[in-house]
Amino acid sequence: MSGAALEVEHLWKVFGPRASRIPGSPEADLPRAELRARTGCTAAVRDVSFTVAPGEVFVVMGLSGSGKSTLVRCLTRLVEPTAGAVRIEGDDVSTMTPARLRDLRRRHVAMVFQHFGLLPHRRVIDNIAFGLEVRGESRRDRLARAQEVVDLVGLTGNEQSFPDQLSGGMQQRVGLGRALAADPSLILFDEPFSALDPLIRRDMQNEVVRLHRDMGKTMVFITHDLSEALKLGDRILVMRDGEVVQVGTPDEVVGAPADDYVRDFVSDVPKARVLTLRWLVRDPGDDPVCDGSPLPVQTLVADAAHRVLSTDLPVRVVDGDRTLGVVHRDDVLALLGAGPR
Ligand SMILES: Nc1ncnc2c1ncn2[C@@H]1O[C@H](COP(=O)(O)OP(=O)(O)OP(=O)(O)O)[C@@H](O)[C@H]1O
Repeated sequence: MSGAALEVEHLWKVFGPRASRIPGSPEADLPRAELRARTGCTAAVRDVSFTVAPGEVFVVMGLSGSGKSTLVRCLTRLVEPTAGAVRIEGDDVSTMTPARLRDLRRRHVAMVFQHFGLLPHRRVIDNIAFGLEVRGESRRDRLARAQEVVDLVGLTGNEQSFPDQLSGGMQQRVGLGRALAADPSLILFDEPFSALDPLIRRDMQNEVVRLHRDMGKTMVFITHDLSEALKLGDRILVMRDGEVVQVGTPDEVVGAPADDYVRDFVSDVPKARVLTLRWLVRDPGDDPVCDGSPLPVQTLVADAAHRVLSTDLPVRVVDGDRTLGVVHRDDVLALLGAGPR
């Protein structure tokens, strides 16, 4: 397929002796523990395929050990895949020479890690400029670019500080700034905010939302935190034991979980704040319909509640000019009662 920012096809990463014999073999289908017992190998990533569109925020979510970090490291071959293909803007990463791969990591793909990976003896401005230095840009150009990014990520006034003089949240802003300085087309985030306390974490999530809105970069974001996934993701891939369990928009994952694992994950979500009227719309049948203004189908149930609950009649739901059906007050009430509000 052309036009995708990232395509991953039948990707495998198996750790252990003679790992390459596992993909495609009968053992490949064994549960992880059994595979390990029989072959000494761990299949961290098993036959994973997905496509990310330009400008999309694609979240990979799963419990600890589900293979998220290994998957994201395979994308630029920080971990060498065992089988399968990765293409970034159409370029096949699997067959790149070491020189092309270096260029890919310096110019096109940036990574933000949980442990910021900052250089402790360098000031903030030089940490942000570091990637530009590595790729040979002049001191003047890289400092000018770094200063732009300092302002963008909210570090103005801290340019001359050293990393250990900053809080965790501020250090992660430096990590974010370093990633943005190179003006990459793809940014990979590996649990970047997991070590931050909840309020700072929320600030940083908002920061990513803002940066994405302003810059429109394609992002792949790894997290084990569902609320983070729902907040940031245009789509979410749920992983378990190295495999893809579900790929969908936040409201698809919450509204139609693929199995009990996903259902468990989303059980505490305030559904009315994630699901749109699409999930409640029904055939109007012969019911009389409330004749006030109709509701657009994209409305969140929580936002539609006041209007729907203010009448005993079903309310019409539309997609543009087209009537899709009606929403009943009982369905809204049931959803408001499902999970914390
Ligand atoms: N270098 C390695 N050698 C052997 N096994 C590994 C290696 N790296 C990861 N694994 C195994 O692969 C599986 C997936 O690990 P991975 O770190 O990718 O999961 P994760 O979802 O990112 O978890 P976490 O959030 O805890 O990092 C685990 O069972 C892990 O033990």
